[in-house]
Amino acid sequence: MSVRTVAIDSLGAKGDGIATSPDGPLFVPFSLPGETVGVAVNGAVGTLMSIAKASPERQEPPCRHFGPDGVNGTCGGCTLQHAADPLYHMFKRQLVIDALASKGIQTEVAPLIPAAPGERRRVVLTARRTEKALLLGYNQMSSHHLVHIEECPIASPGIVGRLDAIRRIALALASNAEPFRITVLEVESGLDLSVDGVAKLDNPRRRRAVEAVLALRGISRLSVGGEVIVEPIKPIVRFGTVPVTPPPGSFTQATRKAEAAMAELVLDALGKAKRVADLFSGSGTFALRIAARARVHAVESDEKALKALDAAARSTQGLKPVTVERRDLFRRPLMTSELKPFDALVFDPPRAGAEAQMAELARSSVKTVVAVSCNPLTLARDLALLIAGGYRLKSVTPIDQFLWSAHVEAVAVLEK
Ligand SMILES: C[S@@+](CC[C@H](N)C(=O)[O-])C[C@H]1O[C@@H](n2cnc3c(N)ncnc32)[C@H](O)[C@@H]1O
Repeated sequence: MSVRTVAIDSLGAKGDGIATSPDGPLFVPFSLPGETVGVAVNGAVGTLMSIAKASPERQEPPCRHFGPDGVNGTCGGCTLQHAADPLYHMFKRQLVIDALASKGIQTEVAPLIPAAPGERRRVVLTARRTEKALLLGYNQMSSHHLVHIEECPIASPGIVGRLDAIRRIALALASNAEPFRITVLEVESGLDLSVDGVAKLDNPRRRRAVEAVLALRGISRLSVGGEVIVEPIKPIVRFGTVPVTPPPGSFTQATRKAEAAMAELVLDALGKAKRVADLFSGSGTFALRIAARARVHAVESDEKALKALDAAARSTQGLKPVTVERRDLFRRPLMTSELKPFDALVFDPPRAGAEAQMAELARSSVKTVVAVSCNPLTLARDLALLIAGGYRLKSVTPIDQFLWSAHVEAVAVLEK
């Protein structure tokens, strides 16, 4: 390992500063373009040691656990708290522009819809019992070291205010020093906790966990490995006006604000469409909103998510007909002939995108297509396939849902 002084030229796709060196790019986490920094070099990565010249766009990180000097080590939950908003917003929008350009798509990209602190209603924490305490937090960047957190400025006050309660429940569940995951979702009646990776529950630990939940206020449900252990109050989230009980640990958009922004873009684009397909529908984030005005066919591989969607649609008055189909859209995309009945289609795939589905959709006559994506690279690939099939890209809007990370969502609208 050598120590060097380097000049940072740009930000990489993961939010690291990049210095050009004779040996190729050097990635320096927590540095910014225009800075001169001292780094300990190990291969292509430089560990920030000192800042000789700081960027005017450097800001004081809001969280004490952030950065190379975090009090308990660097929490890996955030990577960009040191970048002031104008630079940070430009970085996120540029991720989408660059991804599209890499597939030859030159288009106007709308301004970023920003995120703010305290908005995350869903976080995934790691817990681990030590001899002295129960640690609860996030893993250190690129490591299994767990950083115990006392605060988390990205998470909602409803989550941060109950970190102690989550610790008590985790302590009741822990049987050894192995780390386990707790997916925390803030629902209308408190927190929905879904635990994975904990050793099989014996009766004493199960009883202690139930007692801990019942003794605490504001825990709506506790599940372990998908099994509901105790549910003092049925967890409810609302997609538009439709109440839904999501399956334990299932996909839910991480902030209400980003979800509402995406849904508004989707509904605007659908206009007066009468028959809509919602692919990768989850528990109905878009389908149940669309059903207020159009018939919807929701397709998804997760059976429990589809059941939640179906139950919500059946028990809500005034919706247009909603049909559901369990299907692996990577292996069995909807064929061009099956797409015929629809005048509009929404797809919101996982990070891998929806390449197999694009081949069929590109050949279809569906008039309006809305792509919702959490990965600009696969979005660009999928859009390029649709454009090659005769679709015209009308708009692309980047949305920040994961504050101070290098993740960005986008909604793209196409027409044929
Ligand atoms: C990004 S989430 C979007 C869910 C929903 N649209 C929402 O906003 O809540 C992607 C969804 O795709 C589903 N999925 C993943 N792989 C799939 C596949 N091969 N076929 C169908 N659905 C899949 C996941 O279960 C998940 O619900």
